[in-house]
Amino acid sequence: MASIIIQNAGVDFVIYNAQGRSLRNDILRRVGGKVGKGEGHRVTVQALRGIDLTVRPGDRLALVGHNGAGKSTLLRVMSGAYEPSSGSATIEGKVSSLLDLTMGMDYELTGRQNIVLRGVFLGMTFADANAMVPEIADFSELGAYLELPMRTYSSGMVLRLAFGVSTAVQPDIILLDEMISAGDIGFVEKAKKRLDEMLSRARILVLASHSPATLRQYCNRAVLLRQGQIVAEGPLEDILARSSDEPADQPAN
Ligand SMILES: Nc1ncnc2c1ncn2[C@@H]1O[C@H](COP(=O)(O)OP(=O)(O)OP(=O)(O)O)[C@@H](O)[C@H]1O
Repeated sequence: MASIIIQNAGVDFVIYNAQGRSLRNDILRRVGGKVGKGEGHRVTVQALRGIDLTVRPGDRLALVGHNGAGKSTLLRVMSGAYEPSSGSATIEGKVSSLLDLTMGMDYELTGRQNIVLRGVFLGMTFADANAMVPEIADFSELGAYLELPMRTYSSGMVLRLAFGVSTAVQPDIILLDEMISAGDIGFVEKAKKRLDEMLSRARILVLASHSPATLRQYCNRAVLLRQGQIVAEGPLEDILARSSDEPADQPAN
């Protein structure tokens, strides 16, 4: 059973070196989250506040909102990368977070070693992780580079390897933001097909994007975030219509 249940969750970031008045004022002007004074007059950014959200199998959920509204932070709560500062997040099912493809990869290791490393991080045995190598090597078209350290790769090669590794295992829940576009991978059709297959087999998809076209392609439901809060939730088209009327974020304090 795959599910995401978030109850009254908040995420605060404490900014330790923002004591100076001018920097504080600068932050106030720029962020979409809510800025306040923490303990000892530290500046805190409330990236998320009072989030209540349940995501069930079959949901293809879009996260919509202006820059700084809290979409990436919410995805990171769902991935387990961020623990809510208040409230709770309960995630059931195997999660694949395609938010930072190269996370955990080591540039001093070879492509082959990085594939195995990621597999072991995912909880596989060495034998199972080694078994993934041929398919990922074939997909990423690294050829002889597979045996060279990743620091010798071009940025496109790094991305192809990271994408190949990140999409090698089918998860129950996929978390995605628009950082990944098949165009960046360099072989558009092949990458898109691989990603689409993985997305269609997942029980839950959560996608943050500013592109209505992308959201329409993949999502059936949406939440609209504003300054760290969910301000609307419902069918995708309703939320897209609502979001187009959204005022640009005003700094709050
Ligand atoms: N590591 C961090 N430290 C301090 N503040 C942060 C951090 N990460 C995010 N924030 C703040 O939290 C708020 C929400 O940011 P978040 O990245 O979740 O927004 P977003 O909706 O994904 O924006 P975008 O569409 O620009 O990617 C913003 O005010 C941002 O400045």
